[in-house]
Amino acid sequence: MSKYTIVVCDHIHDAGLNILQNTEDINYVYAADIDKVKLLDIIKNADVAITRSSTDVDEKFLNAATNLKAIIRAGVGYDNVDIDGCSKRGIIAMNVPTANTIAAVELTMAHMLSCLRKFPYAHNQLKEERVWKREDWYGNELYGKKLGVIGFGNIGHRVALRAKAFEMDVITYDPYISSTKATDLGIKYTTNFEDILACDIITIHTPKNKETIDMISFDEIKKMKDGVVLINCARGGLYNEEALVENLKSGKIAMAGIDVFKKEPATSHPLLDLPNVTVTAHLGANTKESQREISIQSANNAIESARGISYPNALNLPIDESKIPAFVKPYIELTQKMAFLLAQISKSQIRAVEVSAEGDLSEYVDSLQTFASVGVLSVSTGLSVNYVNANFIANEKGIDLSTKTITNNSGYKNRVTIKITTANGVKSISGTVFEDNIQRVVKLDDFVLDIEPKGKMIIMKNKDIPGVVGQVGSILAKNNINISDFRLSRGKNDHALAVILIDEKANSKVIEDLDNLEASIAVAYAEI
Ligand SMILES: NC(=O)c1ccc[n+]([C@@H]2O[C@H](COP(=O)([O-])OP(=O)(O)OC[C@H]3O[C@@H](n4cnc5c(N)ncnc54)[C@H](O)[C@@H]3O)[C@@H](O)[C@H]2O)c1
Ligand SMILES: O=C(O)CC[C@@H](O)C(=O)O
Repeated sequence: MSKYTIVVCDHIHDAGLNILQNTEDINYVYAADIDKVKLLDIIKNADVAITRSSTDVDEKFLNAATNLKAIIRAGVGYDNVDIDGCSKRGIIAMNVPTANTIAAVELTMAHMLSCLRKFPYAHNQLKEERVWKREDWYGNELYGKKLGVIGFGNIGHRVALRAKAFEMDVITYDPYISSTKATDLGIKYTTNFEDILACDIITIHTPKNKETIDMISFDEIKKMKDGVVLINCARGGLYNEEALVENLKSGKIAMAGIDVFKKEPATSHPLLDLPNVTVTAHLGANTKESQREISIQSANNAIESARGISYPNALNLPIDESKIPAFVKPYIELTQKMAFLLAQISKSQIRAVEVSAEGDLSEYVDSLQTFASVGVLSVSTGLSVNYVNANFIANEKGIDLSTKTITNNSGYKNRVTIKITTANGVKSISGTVFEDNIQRVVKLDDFVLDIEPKGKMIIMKNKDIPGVVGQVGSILAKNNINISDFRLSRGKNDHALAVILIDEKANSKVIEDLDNLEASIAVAYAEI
């Protein structure tokens, strides 16, 4: 039995490792304790990799992982995964988005409480120094304080709810949600970031990206209350670390609770030297409950994706399959096949691909376009192209991709047309799907047809003069090629198009012989 190789690059809970170990068609490699340079050697055999925040899925990693089809980020944040790099290589990237939510929420609350009561310092004084000095530890209460929550997703909204249980006055800033998501939970909502800066305590729960890096920096801190408390259990760098250090030193920021650092591991970070910071070593996800669940989900998702069955929580699929209605699915298949056919008979470097759709199908023209790219590129790029990387590869090759929706004028309920532009001109193909998934090519250039896009075929454009069918038949017979179907279509200017379905492959000599016939205008062989 051939086996899929799944490489586990970081520590995950035994529950998931056991699943991998006990799955017959999985060859599982545990590489969590291996030096990251050596990992590059191991990763080359991986069909699927499981990583956490300790492994950067960067250019080096991806260049080494030549066999990789999918990567599972065993957690939420995928800022250390080069998603575009994965897409270019046709690798599907997935995360495990909710299994550690509660763990991160509770650590955030712990940091908040810890900051207000200076818990680690009080603890250390008694435990390490054996000093009983209660007057040193007058803290503050969460009760009645104004909490600003930046990012109201899985973690942010649960932090807000727990803060309400502490009778805090909670307000959130998240421009990507509808205000009612917050207000329905009794949380104030603002689109004015200044409202957040006016809070007593601020906690951030956004992803790390171009927009959120340094979201709180010197200017923002200047506008905050003296003695503000800042919490970051999301990602290092969302709060500018230099601004944090300077303002913690001056006391403008009274306390900061920090679980995450811009560069990890952070064992000699200036924040660690300050007396008004509570720190943890990126432990937001580190509960046994969460790690067990993440590990199980990661293992199952890795197995499913290795087998090509499903890609749960995929981050870089251009199409959300769950949103594609059943009637569109055969059109996706038809589009890919027709694009593949058209690219084969275009016989020249492709400059542009335009996909147009009519009828209800027009709503899904972008998805069809992705599959047209797959079809077109499969001719020149081979098997390495799939719907994750097709548009990237097309862009890299300088192919102009576009879509059009057209008002229904062909008489078909739904129809898809692909137009390819090459140095030799423009070629187009149209198709429709009849009931019971009967896929048909209904037009090729100006010729009306009715052919199933399947099998080996010769496509011949010729002058519409007597004797052509016989001449074609005798050339094919001479070469032992059996004709299974012969379709003729008459076009303008006394031209005709013959689509000849054949049982055996026609080699270039046969095509040349056909092309040498007096009536011939153009001949091409294609196979679907
Ligand atoms: N410390 C840890 O171990 C740990 C554990 C889990 C998650 N995390 C991190 O916590 C963060 C939140 O995770 P989540 O599961 O809640 O993610 P999520 O995707 O459910 O929520 C993120 C929210 O941020 C909002 N957002 C995006 N850009 C924003 C912006 N510019 N301003 C305001 N809001 C914005 C989004 O609309 C979304 O509602 C992520 O960075 C994740 O990586 C850390
Ligand atoms: O354990 C980890 O890899 C950290 C996970 C956490 O930061 C996340 O984003 O899910």
